[in-house]
Amino acid sequence: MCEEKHWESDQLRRYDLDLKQIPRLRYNDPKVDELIGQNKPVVITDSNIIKTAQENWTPEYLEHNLGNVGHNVFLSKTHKFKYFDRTKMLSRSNPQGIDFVPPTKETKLKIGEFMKKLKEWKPGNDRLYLQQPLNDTVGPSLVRDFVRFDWEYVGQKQNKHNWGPLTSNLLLISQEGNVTPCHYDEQQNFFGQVYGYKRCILFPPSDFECLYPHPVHHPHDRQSMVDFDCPDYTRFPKFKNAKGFETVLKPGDVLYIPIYWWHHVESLMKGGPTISVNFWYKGGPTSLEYPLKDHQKIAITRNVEKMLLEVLQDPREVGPLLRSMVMGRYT
Ligand SMILES: O=C(O)C(=O)C[C@H](CCCc1ccccc1)C(=O)O
Ligand SMILES: [Zn+2]
Repeated sequence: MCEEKHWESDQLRRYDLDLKQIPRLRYNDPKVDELIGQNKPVVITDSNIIKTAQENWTPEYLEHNLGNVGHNVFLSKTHKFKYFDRTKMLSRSNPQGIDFVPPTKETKLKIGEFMKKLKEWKPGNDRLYLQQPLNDTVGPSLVRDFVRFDWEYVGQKQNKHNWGPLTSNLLLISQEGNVTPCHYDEQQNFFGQVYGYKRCILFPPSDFECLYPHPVHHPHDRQSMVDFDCPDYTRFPKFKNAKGFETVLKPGDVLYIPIYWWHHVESLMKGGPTISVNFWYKGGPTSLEYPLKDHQKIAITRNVEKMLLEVLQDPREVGPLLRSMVMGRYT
């Protein structure tokens, strides 16, 4: 049936990418398990996974029920909130980390302060993004909604596909137009869209060579070096070959983001604040069966970079050593 659309294409940011659609399937469609089993993304529709949140969690409801504690809020001078690992900034053995300029600041705000800043926001002000793991600091009504997620459904998927344990649920309250730039996580992810509309662009792990991740020891480990708003095709020529998939999530949708899949997430421009909650699971045990899967090769390259840093100590020696090992021999 034709679904009414609550957004216009001019609310999406424009990128130089040709993107296919991520399939949208009803929760009880057997093809959902087929795709999850193949580590391929799928939008799960009409489920009860986050139904209680979809029914209750408006910005106003959260303002009254998120408790009176400070929550993690990122501030950015631009629309981009590029994640960085603080622990990779300080270490003396990491010269690259020392002159690293963090693109965002982190602060603690009570939900009322956060919502007030959102309402009073003017161009030129820092943009805001609340990112808070759901835990016992949230109020009792949120806990009640949370315990009434369809845990049977997600647990059934976790077991059937041999995922590891649930590690966390991140509550995300984003200002309209915010972007989380392209990165991958080392966890399986059920990404639930609760309120407002979010566009997700995904690339398979095999696009590793087209998305140029920062070195493993860099604070922006796991993030793409390519600025999607202004790609530098001289430094990143293969970016043109990236073959991506996209979807616009509406409230109630749950997007399966497979482990190691690249994803860029944006809250629609002029769409008001958005609310999401994700479910991060450790990856399952991977037996080394040949041919190796793409994501296993990524894991191996990460281990090589870590071992080399461990033994060389200075990250500036890792590149030259790898180059001397490969040039003229494996090229
Ligand atoms: O659920 C996911 O994996 C996403 O990327 C969702 C993303 C925010 C995630 C922020 C983040 C990125 C990297 C490390 C830790 C936290 C969004 O919705 O904007
Ligand atoms: Zn992510």
